[in-house]
Amino acid sequence: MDLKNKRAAKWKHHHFWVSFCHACQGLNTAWKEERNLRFHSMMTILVILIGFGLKVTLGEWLWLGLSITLVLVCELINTAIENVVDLIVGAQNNSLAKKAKDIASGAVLVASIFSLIVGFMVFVPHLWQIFFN
Ligand SMILES: Nc1ncnc2c1ncn2[C@@H]1O[C@H](COP(=O)(O)OP(=O)(O)OP(=O)(O)O)[C@@H](O)[C@H]1O
Repeated sequence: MDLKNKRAAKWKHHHFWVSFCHACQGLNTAWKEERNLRFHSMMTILVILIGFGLKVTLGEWLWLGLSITLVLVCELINTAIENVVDLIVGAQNNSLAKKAKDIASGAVLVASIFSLIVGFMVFVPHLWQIFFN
């Protein structure tokens, strides 16, 4: 949509709080519809509880926070891409639709592997201290 049409669109607005509410609505919809997002959110809570339990340092919290945020953001973008692809092709089998969805899922996988590595590097030394020192 060009800039002129965008401004003319009835649903377009320029208030920060309205945009904020729409973003929250988006999170709510993704939470209700995406099982993977709920799974990653549960993992986030688990990681935070373990972090408190092991008394990780501020620097370690930053790495954990970065990896958690990266996974959740990738999951949200993946969901948005899936919805746009479905909007365009519907139930039709399409090789480009498959490519787009699989690449978006690949982004989630890369972020998840990064977060697993970070979790391993942060938690293992703490667990080692507890069990072997
Ligand atoms: N319109 C389509 N045409 C061809 N292949 C598709 C189409 N829609 C989905 N697929 C493929 O079918 C498989 C499952 O797609 P689906 O949309 O269920 O996503 P998913 O990978 O299970 O992710 P999620 O669990 O996040 O929904 C994927 O390999 C995807 O690329």
